[in-house]
Amino acid sequence: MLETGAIWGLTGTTVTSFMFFWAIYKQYVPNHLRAYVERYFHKMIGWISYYVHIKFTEYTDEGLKRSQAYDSIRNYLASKSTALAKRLKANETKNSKSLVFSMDDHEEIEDEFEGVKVKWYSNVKVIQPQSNYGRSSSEERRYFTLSFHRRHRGMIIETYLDHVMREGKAIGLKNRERKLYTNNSSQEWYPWRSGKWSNVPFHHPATFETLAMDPVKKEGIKKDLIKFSKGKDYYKKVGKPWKRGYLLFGPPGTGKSTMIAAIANFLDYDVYDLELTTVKDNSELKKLLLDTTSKSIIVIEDIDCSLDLTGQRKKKKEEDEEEDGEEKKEAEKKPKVDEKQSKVTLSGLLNSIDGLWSACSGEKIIVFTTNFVDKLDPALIRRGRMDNHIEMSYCKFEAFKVLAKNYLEIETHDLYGEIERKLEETDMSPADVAETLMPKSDEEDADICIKRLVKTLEDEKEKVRKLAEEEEKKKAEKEAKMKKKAEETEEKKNVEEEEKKKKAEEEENKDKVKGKEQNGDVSKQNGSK
Ligand SMILES: Nc1ncnc2c1ncn2[C@@H]1O[C@H](COP(=O)(O)OP(=O)(O)OP(=O)(O)O)[C@@H](O)[C@H]1O
Ligand SMILES: [Mg+2]
Repeated sequence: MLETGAIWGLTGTTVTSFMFFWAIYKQYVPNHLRAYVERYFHKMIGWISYYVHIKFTEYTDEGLKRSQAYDSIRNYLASKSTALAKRLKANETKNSKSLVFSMDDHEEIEDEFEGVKVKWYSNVKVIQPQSNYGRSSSEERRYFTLSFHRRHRGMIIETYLDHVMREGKAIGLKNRERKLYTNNSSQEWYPWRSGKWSNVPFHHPATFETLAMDPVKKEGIKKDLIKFSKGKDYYKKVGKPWKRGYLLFGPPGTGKSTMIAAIANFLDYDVYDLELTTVKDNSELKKLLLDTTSKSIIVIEDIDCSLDLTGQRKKKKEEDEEEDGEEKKEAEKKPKVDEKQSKVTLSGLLNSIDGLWSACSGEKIIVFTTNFVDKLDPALIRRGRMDNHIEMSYCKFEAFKVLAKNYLEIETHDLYGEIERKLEETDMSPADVAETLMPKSDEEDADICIKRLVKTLEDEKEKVRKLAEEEEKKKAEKEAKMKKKAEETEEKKNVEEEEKKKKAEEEENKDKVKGKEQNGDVSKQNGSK
């Protein structure tokens, strides 16, 4: 079939004559002759036309693989055609979060780049393969044709197409439905089963606006992320892979996982949630990490309890066991569970992260979370691996204000002053504050919820006071016990010493008596002589 773009550049009269001949051609020229006619027609057009035409097909030459260039062009043209084309096609694409509009078949639009005008045509070719059973099933093959004047050939090929591909790819990434990936065990790593990662659409609603934390710190993190996401050229200039590691640490319920979701939403990234305990060994870990896409966050939650990662901790454990014989016996019964589950080691993890950094192109973020930052090996969290260490802390007043706005839609209340004071005196996680603030029925309004928080904070403070009192009491009892024990020991020691002394005196007296008796015997013997 002749391409629509191929006739662009001919005059109006030529087009009318062409249409006439085209109708005759379709009616009288048999199919097997058309290939020859078309080949010569194209040659002829090439001689008389000043225009160059480039064709971009939907599928690559190898067969069924979709062409990435075609998709990028479609995205790029979709952004233009929603404003310019008269006929649009609305698609509900599998990996897209909303309806995608694109140019309809046989539609054309004009684009301008650096003062040069080009035309894009969307074409469709119907192929009718004859099946063995005489039935035919037609197949549609789509392609775009780009037409431009031949004097712009260099600029179009070197600059314009690069611009179209880049823009189209960015639009595709923005429109795509983001995914939450979780790793499969290696038994499932077959293409006809689940592959290395399973995924579900990622729809976590957390954003930096709803994240309760110190606003200065929050702003700092946002700036860091923006700088990172725009830093492609900078990273290249300084010779560093375009990656960033974040360590989120803090007590349970302080928003570490929520922060990860907020980062993913902020940057429009996919999330790979890596469960280390199901990874068999170091080489499996490496393969998993290398099978992640760019513009993604790789998350390892609770890194301290995922695996026995630190040699230090192992040593410490052994020391503890030596101290306590009973604990040792207990530990002997339990331990090897981790070893059985996974053979991933600290050095394996470090190598995999470093390998990931050097092997993959495109931006990537890796996040570790932990409740106990002191337990982690310094090598794992050193800058360069975990560049930004973020502490998520208990809920203070600024964080509370965000939660109150999220959960109750209020910005102030008479009790805010009291709450501020109480939050300074009590360690309560944002998760607990959020739960207390949440209305539990339609009858509960903001006032009830705020008062409940004040009461909970008072209860919490009282609980902590009682706990401290009990601790103090226990400590005093323990000290008194130890004092008593020390006194008893001292007394026992004194008694023993006293007894020893007495015994020694008795011995001495006995010796004296014995000596006297012996002296008496000697003088008696001398007298008898
Ligand atoms: N800083 C926060 N801002 C907003 N909501 C929060 C915050 N912290 C906790 N929450 C709320 O509490 C719930 C639990 O928080 P999250 O799972 O993020 O805590 P975490 O620090 O990851 O805890 P863990 O250490 O146990 O994994 C969240 O679903 C969220 O609703
Ligand atoms: Mg968490």
